Amino acid sequence: MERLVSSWCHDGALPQSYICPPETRPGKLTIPSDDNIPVINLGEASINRNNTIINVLKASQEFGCFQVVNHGVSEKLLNDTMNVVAEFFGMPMEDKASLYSEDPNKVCRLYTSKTNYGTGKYHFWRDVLKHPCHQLEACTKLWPRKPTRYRDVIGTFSVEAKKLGLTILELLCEGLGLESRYFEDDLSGALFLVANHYPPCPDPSLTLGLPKHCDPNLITILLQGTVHGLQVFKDGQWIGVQPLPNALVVNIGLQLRIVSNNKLKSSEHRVVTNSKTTRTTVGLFISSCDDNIIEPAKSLTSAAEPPLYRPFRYREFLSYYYSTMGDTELALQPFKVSI
Ligand SMILES: O=C(O)CCC(=O)C(=O)O
Ligand SMILES: [Fe+2]
Repeated sequence: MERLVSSWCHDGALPQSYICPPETRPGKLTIPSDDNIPVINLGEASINRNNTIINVLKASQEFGCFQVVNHGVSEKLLNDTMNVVAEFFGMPMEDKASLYSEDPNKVCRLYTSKTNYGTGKYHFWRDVLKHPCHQLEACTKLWPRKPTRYRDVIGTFSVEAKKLGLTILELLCEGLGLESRYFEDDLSGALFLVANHYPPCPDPSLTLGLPKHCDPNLITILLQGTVHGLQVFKDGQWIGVQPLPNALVVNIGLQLRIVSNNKLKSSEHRVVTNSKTTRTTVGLFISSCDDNIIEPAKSLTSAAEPPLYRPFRYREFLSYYYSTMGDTELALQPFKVSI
């Protein structure tokens, strides 16, 4: 529990074990968060669906990341979600102690840095609460009891964000030429909430909230709030994802890259810290069920475009992914077909 950044970060200095190696340090560079990351108005889908499909497809092919506005998740629910998560992290340590665990297999867990604090060479400036959201009735019992409206608000957010995820997947299916319900059921059957808390950091140039990675799952819907921090790596450069009012960030995960046979890209992203403001973000990770088979969709492959990956169980991929410390190509290697 005393490892949580929020429990000791007021001391003022950046411990040596949080200093990233020179090649991954963000440095002093102020990275422009410009208009590069596409912003898609999903409300237009009801007027000109084809145009929305083209925009979503293009953003997923070029960036693997985009923002959506007019997405149907209400402003009130976004605010409630952000507030209840910020309230959770703001509670006294004794109210959170029962959730803290260094066991990655604990179902609902409060931890720090990345998946496994103990084995990392150095640590990341992040505390995180993670829990499943599929089979809501059974799993809400494991979620935090406090704040008292946590279960209610996060339950609703998980349902609404999943709906949005499926809507985006449907648009992508239509754009790719896949049956529009391709990802419903088992391929999107697992849901995880990841609530990130990045306290103000004494030296943002030396450390990261999260190192460069692709999300391993199908698609991620992220509420990033009003504080800068998320950056996407594109064409050898980091691009800041501008916080926009009521927008949600969408990341294409590796599972979707694989099923699309590399027609879609997974964004490589990282999180930088800042010295002034606490940053809170809430991600809903839509994933395949663990035992499900993942493989390139048959209708997207042909003799001319053979499958680039072999079929495998999602569970097998996940455990390998976590052992590769964010190196995407290494994580995909055993699943690629050698041509
Ligand atoms: O907090 C953020 O902005 C992004 C978090 C993220 O990339 C993740 O949890 O995988
Ligand atoms: Fe991520």
